[in-house]
Amino acid sequence: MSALCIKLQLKGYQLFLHFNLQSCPKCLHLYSHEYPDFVKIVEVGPRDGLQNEKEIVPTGVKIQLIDMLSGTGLSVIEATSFVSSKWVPQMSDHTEVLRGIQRAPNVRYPVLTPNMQGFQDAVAAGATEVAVFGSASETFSRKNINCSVDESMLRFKEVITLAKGQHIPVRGYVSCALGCPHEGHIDPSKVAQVAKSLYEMGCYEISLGDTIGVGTPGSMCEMMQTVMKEVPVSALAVHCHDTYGQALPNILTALQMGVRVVDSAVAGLGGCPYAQGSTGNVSTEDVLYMLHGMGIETGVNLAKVVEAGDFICNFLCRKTNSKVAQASSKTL
Ligand SMILES: CC(C)(COP(=O)([O-])OP(=O)([O-])OC[C@H]1O[C@@H](n2cnc3c(N)ncnc32)[C@H](O)[C@@H]1OP(=O)([O-])[O-])[C@@H](O)C(=O)NCCC(=O)NCCSC(=O)C[C@@](C)(O)CC(=O)[O-]
Repeated sequence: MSALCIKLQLKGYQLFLHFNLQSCPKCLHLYSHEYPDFVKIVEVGPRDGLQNEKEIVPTGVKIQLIDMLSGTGLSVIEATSFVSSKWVPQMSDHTEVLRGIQRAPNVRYPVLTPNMQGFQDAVAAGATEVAVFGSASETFSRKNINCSVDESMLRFKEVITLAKGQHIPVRGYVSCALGCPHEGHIDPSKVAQVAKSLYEMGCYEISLGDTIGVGTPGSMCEMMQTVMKEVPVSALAVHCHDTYGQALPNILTALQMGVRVVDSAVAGLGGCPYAQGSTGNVSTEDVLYMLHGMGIETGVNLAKVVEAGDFICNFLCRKTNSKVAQASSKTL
């Protein structure tokens, strides 16, 4: 980080102009930054967190988890996905989950919809917001949704057009934004191209997914710089998995570049069933601890998220992945 100070001298008066400049750790480009006052958290635990669980989690447990999260101050909780139950059996109770939760007034509950069938089923189950999920990697697209990137864009266009007609907001994901389990390095221009297509089709927000958690602040910065040339940063979110322990520094880098929306999962649950080796999402607890410690508001009560994390970890008989939850259980 560097600061630039310009001294102007005018008729005996001195004027100092200070600029905070952040340099990209990889390419050393300079850009100005100011941390935001508020960051929106998109809680993806009930969907991204649970979709990879081998043992089927009972519908009642999923509903209880979402209801607990609804009482934490979170404004967006991704509830489930309307995908094929042959592909992701864990999400086959999508309709029961969506119908069973107690919807809190200020909380939105988006669901994943890969195609028209998913969209129609979701709307019939009461979804009022959906998300389409594309990829910057051709191979990942085929393995995850059984079609090429171009084919997926045609499917999403249909979904988005129908959704617009029904005033249903659509979020878009770009997976493999910082690397692919099959292709390795992904060119940032490919990420930008997919993000731009989704944005132009009408997605109100594009979440850039480090699906396998291989990114670093350097690659995050490089990718963000390329994507920000095509999509306004106000419409971008980051979705970081923590496989290499880089999620928090990557999120911080994105915040410094102007991102104001962060996806995370309670207790750091998660992983994509079609991205072998990917571990959990960054935990909501750790993101909240970092943001609140920086004086950034989220509107979310950390202690209540820890409780929700305890609940689901007790059910799964598993230790939480959240460092903050682990530390707070020792200090209580
Ligand atoms: C997209 C499909 C459905 C294509 O699957 P397909 O087999 O190519 O579909 P199809 O159109 O050929 O149809 C075959 C059968 O699937 C049915 N079908 C067709 N569509 C649906 C649907 N929506 N819901 C339920 N059933 C469906 C359809 O009715 C038919 O049934 P049959 O006649 O054989 O009985 C499949 O590949 C699929 O479900 N994939 C989902 C994979 C998934 O959920 N992955 C995890 C989410 S992505 C992720 O985690 C990454 C993210 C978002 O978190 C960000 C990041 O970290 O990067």
